[in-house]
Amino acid sequence: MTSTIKLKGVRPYGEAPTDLYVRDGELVEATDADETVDADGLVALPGLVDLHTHLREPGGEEAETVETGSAAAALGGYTAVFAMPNTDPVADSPVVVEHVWRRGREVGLVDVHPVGAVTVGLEGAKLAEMGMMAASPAGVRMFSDDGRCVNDPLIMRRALEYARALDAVVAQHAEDHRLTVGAQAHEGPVAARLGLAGWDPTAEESIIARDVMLAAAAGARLHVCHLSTARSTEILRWARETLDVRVSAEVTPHHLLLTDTAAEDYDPVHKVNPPLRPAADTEALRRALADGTLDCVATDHAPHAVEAKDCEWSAARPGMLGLQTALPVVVTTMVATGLLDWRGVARVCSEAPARIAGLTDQGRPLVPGEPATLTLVDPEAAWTVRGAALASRAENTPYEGMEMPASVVHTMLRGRWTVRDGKVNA
Ligand SMILES: NC(=O)N[C@@H](CC(=O)O)C(=O)O
Ligand SMILES: [Zn+2]
Ligand SMILES: [Zn+2]
Repeated sequence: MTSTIKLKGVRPYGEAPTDLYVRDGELVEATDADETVDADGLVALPGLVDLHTHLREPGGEEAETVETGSAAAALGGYTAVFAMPNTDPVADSPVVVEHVWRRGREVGLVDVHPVGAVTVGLEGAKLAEMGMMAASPAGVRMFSDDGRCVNDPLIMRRALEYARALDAVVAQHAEDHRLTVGAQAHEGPVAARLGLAGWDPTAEESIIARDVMLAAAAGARLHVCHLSTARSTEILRWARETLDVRVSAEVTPHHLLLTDTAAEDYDPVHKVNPPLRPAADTEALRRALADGTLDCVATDHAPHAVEAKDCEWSAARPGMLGLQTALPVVVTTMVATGLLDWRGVARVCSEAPARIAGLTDQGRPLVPGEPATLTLVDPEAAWTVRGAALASRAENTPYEGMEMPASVVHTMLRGRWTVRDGKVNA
């Protein structure tokens, strides 16, 4: 027996209230419903898509697993995530990507798409079996050495050429490692005052400038991970205008909200790669996201076990949790500031990432005939972040004790509730 669910009083994209009907995994025209969910005032968005998640499986299960990370994703309003390959073993072969993909299907809370490594072991020397990973059941279409940069320009050129043949995208962690040896925090007055070794922003900007030229020459698609400076956005604009290159870029919630002064407490929870930047960059990133220079928001959700964070700054691992706080941070930085409306949020958190990754069943319009893959958000329900209460196994949130302005209430994946009333529906 198929049943019909009526979502009563929802506001699609924050617009006028209406009712949505769900049957057989799809949105359907108005009809008799077997169940009515009172969704008065909730904003309906297509399920969010995260192009940049670290699920830590295999090998880092003390920090996160596909299961705990999927729960965090669903609670954050996500219906698809891309799992970065810097695991142990590295996801540089069909065996590992298939494992991650299968675990995602078994857990069933969110579509887990493994990202394949560009080079064997993320060592930057020899291309990984990109074609085999693309041909595996995991159907890998995004490749990245994230955590490391594909620093060698010839390797990057070859990777782009292969990716083009596979209709895949190379997601670059833009950091010239020669410029960041021992670097701890954005190079500037704050790091100087705190005595933290400076991190030259040119390390990011020079790689982006190089890569757009390589991608243009190869006719390949490039995606820039966690872009973090004003000048990087200017390089993107220049590249699109003059090179006619197919390049996309993401910004993280933490680079939209937090600045380099967060390091003043010497709490390594604020240590991240790329580092938090001065307020002028943060503001430029917000404007670039609003005007479309930056395509999308990606969390760079980076769980770390206590030992990796509860130590002195220089010994701590970089990275912070993001899946359950991303949407509220976007509301704080982009909606409350008038830079984006909810249509814009749907664009940068769902539609654009789905398009970049080539997903055809995510980021779809909320109309009959489309998949019932969506999230319902209470724009008025504030909550306070507690790392210990998040679904992730790790607790390294930089937002501890901070009040967030909006709450994800329900999430649905192809007609099935993955989150009901703020709780995971296993
Ligand atoms: N962003 C981070 O600071 N850390 C990421 C790696 C990465 O995204 O480069 C991680 O895997 O922990
Ligand atoms: Zn990275
Ligand atoms: Zn990352």
